[in-house]
Amino acid sequence: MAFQFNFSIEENESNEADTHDKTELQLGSPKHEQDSTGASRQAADAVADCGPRLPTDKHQDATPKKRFCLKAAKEHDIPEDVNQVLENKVVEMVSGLRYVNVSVVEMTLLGGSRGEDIVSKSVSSHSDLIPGVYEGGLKIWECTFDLIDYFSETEMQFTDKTVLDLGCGAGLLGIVALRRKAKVVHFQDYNSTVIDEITLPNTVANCIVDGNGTGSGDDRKISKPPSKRLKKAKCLPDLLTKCRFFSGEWSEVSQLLLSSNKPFSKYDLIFTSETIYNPDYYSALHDTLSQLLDKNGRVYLASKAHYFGVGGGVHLFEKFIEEKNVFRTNTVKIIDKGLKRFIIEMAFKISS
Ligand SMILES: C[S@@+](CC[C@H](N)C(=O)[O-])C[C@H]1O[C@@H](n2cnc3c(N)ncnc32)[C@H](O)[C@@H]1O
Repeated sequence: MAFQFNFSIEENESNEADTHDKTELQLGSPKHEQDSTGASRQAADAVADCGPRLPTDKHQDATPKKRFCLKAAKEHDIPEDVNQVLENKVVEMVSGLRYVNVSVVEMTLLGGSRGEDIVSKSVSSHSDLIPGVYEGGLKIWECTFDLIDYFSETEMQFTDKTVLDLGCGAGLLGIVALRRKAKVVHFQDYNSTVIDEITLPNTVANCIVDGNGTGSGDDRKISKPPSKRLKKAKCLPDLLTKCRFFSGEWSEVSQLLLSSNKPFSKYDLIFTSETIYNPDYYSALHDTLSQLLDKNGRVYLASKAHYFGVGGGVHLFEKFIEEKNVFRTNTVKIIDKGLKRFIIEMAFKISS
């Protein structure tokens, strides 16, 4: 049984759903398998909700024409009463981290069509990915767990690092960094609904002090969902004040960060999982990484070898990066189970 914050909480050992399969979805799975026409049709559908064509749209003169939203960037405030973001949420555990049950969130969102309406759009298009409309952030994707495993295997150091979880979805990568003493952690997702309904609640859930004083946000494994009813969830201010949350298209978010009045220092570490499925986004992704990464920083990118239907994948992305001649790439891990998965480290070719 799962539990709800601010509501009745009962002990149940089966909460420890430490299997990666639980909420995982793959673009290569049947649900995602579309032919390229299908993918283009989805992109074309997205136009109805979109503004201008991307200036760099290489399909400008091709048929069918593809246009994508430049979804405006927005910073999401953390509510003063953090209990608010966990209302009506069911919290479970995966890889020692708390996360909100996505099905419950989806049901809630379906109940009232507001905001981006991504759940009903996703349901009616039978897809977990609608280019330019919904980019898949509600679910936790497989490569997120590859990166979490990689952090442990390599004993990656986060202390005093500035970190960006780019295309964060559930935000688990940023949350691990936060709990391992990163100085600053920023989260970005394309969809504001994902930030409000999934990323922020997950972050709060992992900062929360339960009735036993555990789950205190240090590097110890977080406790299972607490056995006692939470009278009042308190968030550790020092942890949450390290976080900022952004939604919007990559180049827009990058611009917002760089032009904001708030102090901003480039990131030591950028994590990005399952974000290279669509070659149409490579240019924006590349430019965002090059604008936001510190000159001595590292990007850790996790991806499947290939994304059927959408066309992107590791080799195409590496070729793109090579042609741009800004970053060097190094494959640091290959997970050779079924469709191969990769972890790639990127750094500027010229650093200090
Ligand atoms: C397949 S989801 C992966 C989510 C998460 N990283 C994971 O592994 O579970 C891809 C993510 O990339 C982000 N994304 C994809 N294309 C984007 C774009 N053009 N601009 C901004 N974000 C984008 C979306 O926010 C989305 O959450």
